[in-house]
Amino acid sequence: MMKASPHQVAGHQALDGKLGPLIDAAGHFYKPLQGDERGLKEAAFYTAFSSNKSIPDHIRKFFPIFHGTQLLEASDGSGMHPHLVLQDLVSSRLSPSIMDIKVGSRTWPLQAPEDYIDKCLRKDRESTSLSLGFRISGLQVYGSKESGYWKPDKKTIKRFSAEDVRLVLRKFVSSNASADSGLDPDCCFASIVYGGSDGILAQLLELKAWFEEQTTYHFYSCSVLLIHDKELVLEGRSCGVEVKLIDFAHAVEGNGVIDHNFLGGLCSLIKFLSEVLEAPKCCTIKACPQVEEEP
Ligand SMILES: Nc1ncnc2c1ncn2[C@@H]1O[C@H](COP(=O)(O)OP(=O)(O)OP(=O)(O)O)[C@@H](O)[C@H]1O
Ligand SMILES: O=P(O)(O)O[C@@H]1[C@H](O)[C@H](O)[C@@H](OP(=O)(O)O)[C@H](OP(=O)(O)O)[C@H]1O
Repeated sequence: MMKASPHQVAGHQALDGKLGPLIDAAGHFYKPLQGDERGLKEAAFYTAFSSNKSIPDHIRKFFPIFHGTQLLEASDGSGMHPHLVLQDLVSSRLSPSIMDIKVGSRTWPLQAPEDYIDKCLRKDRESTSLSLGFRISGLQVYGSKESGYWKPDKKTIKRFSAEDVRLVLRKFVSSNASADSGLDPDCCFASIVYGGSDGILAQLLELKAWFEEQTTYHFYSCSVLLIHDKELVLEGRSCGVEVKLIDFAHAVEGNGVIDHNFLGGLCSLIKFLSEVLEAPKCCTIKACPQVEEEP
């Protein structure tokens, strides 16, 4: 049975009779091809990328597995519609905390139509894209069985200032993040989620090294998805920290030129996450790895 993903944090959603992605129980994420050229472009990107032998495995792992396209009953009731069949990146999670970060100060390719550029430029200026080189497009942070998820609405996220972004990056790895929490985020999980040899920073640095060299693709309006599962940490298991790249409707050929736009945004994000890691912590919860580290 197909249904909307309960863990989708941004983008077009299959709600209220609208066209949006669906998931199945076998771990697939079906993204409908958007009716204009965006859908075809994204399908073309996945097709080319999947068969590009020059992509090293340690970089390919950052992309969802692509299983081709498939005609499916669309979520808006409009009948059969082509969908990208992707690996569902969160289907194996218990209670995932997820953040979608659109990377790059510019979200449009040079060859885009003028009205599209105007629309994007306005959004880039009104958000932190221009000032920080990235913007948060959506997020959910798991609190506990009792409090559930903190999942701010689209309107709130759109208004995020640079200071809000700093705070949210702290809340993402805190045990006390919730809608009404006026508490200073404890950053309890920062060392295990952002730090360490398998943490988000290490993974972003691996991606950065590739972007310093690769000149095949330019990823406009593409997002990094940061995922972790703190329920697992509290159970003393590895918290499944993952970085993935998604949304390639505006990926274009790099023609031998470094993707400075994406690379710049990535460096800025790395800097912001490093700052969270370096800041003093105030965690007191028992199962927290940080507390165990203390003498
Ligand atoms: N492969 C995937 N597995 C699980 N969740 C996914 C996957 N791809 C996307 N998502 C979820 O769907 C959201 C939107 O994805 P995506 O950006 O690809 O859609 P979109 O409609 O093109 O977005 P936008 O309108 O912002 O460009 C993401 O924030 C994420 O929560
Ligand atoms: O950030 P928001 O406000 O959710 O706005 C959406 C976001 O900018 C998407 O990136 C864009 O899709 P593209 O990047 O593919 O253009 C979409 O365009 P759309 O509404 O024309 O689909 C917007 O609605």
